[in-house]
Amino acid sequence: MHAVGIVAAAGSGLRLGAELPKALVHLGGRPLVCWAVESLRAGGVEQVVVAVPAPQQAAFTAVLPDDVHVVVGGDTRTASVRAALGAAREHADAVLVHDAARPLTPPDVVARVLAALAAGARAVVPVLPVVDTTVVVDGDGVVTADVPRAPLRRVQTPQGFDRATLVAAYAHAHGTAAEFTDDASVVRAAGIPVQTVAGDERAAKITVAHDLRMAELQTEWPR
Ligand SMILES: Nc1ccn([C@@H]2O[C@H](COP(=O)(O)OP(=O)(O)OP(=O)(O)O)[C@@H](O)[C@H]2O)c(=O)n1
Ligand SMILES: C[C@](O)(CO)[C@H](O)COP(=O)(O)O
Repeated sequence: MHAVGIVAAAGSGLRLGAELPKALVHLGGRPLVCWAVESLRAGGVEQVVVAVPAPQQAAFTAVLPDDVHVVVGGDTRTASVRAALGAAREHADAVLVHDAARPLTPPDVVARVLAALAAGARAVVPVLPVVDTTVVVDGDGVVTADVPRAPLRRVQTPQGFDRATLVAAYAHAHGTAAEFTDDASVVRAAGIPVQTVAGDERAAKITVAHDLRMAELQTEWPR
C-alpha cells in the first residue's frame, strides 16, 4: 500500500498566543511542523504534503525538507486539508491526515493506522478513552446531566483513509453548511463507517501554552 501524508499546518494558533503561526513555533529546537512530518515518515509514510498559511509560505518552505510539497491552506482546517488533498498524488492508495499541532505522535500510532487500512478499513482514527467524569452544563454553568463515559473516546491524528473514499467524501461535503472539526467527520457525513485504533497520550494536541511546556518536558524523556 502506498500512502501519502497530509499535514494541516495553516492555522494561526490564537489559543497558543505565540507571535508566529503555531506550526512554526519551536519545540526542542525545531518547528512543530517538522516534528509532525517526521512522525509520519518514521511511521511509514513517504510523500508528505503540508498546508501552510499564505503569508508565511516562504518561512515554511525554508524549514521543511526539500521533498515536502507545500501548498497554501484555507480559512478552516477542512479547507486546508481540501487544498492539500488536491495536491496529493493520485497513485497513492491511502491518505493519512495529521495535525502539525500533534508533534510528538509516536510512529507506532502511524503504523497502527496504516495496518488497519491495509487490513481493509476505509477510514481509521486513533482514539483514547475519556478519563474524567463528564457532564453537560447549561448557559449558567450549572450541571444538567451526567454523561456515561464508557462509550466516549478522544480522537487524535493521523487519521487514515482509502484515498478515493476521502476524495469522494470531501466532494460530498463541498458547498454544504456543515462544519467539521476533523476528517473522519467529513467521511462519516458521507455515510462511511470509521474504525478506531489505539491512540497515544504522547500524540496530545498543542493548543494552549501549557501544552507546549508539557511537550518540552516530553522531548527530554526517553522515547
Ligand atoms: N485554517 C486552518 C486551521 C487549522 N489548521 C491546522 O489544523 C490543526 C488543528 O488546529 P488547531 O490546533 O485548532 O490550530 P489553530 O486553528 O491554529 O489554533 P487556534 O484555534 O488556537 O487558532 C493545526 O495543526 C492547524 O495548523 C489548518 O491547517 N488550517
Ligand atoms: C483534528 C483534531 O485534532 C482531532 O482531535 C481536532 O478535531 C482539531 O480540532 P481544533 O478545534 O481544530 O483544535
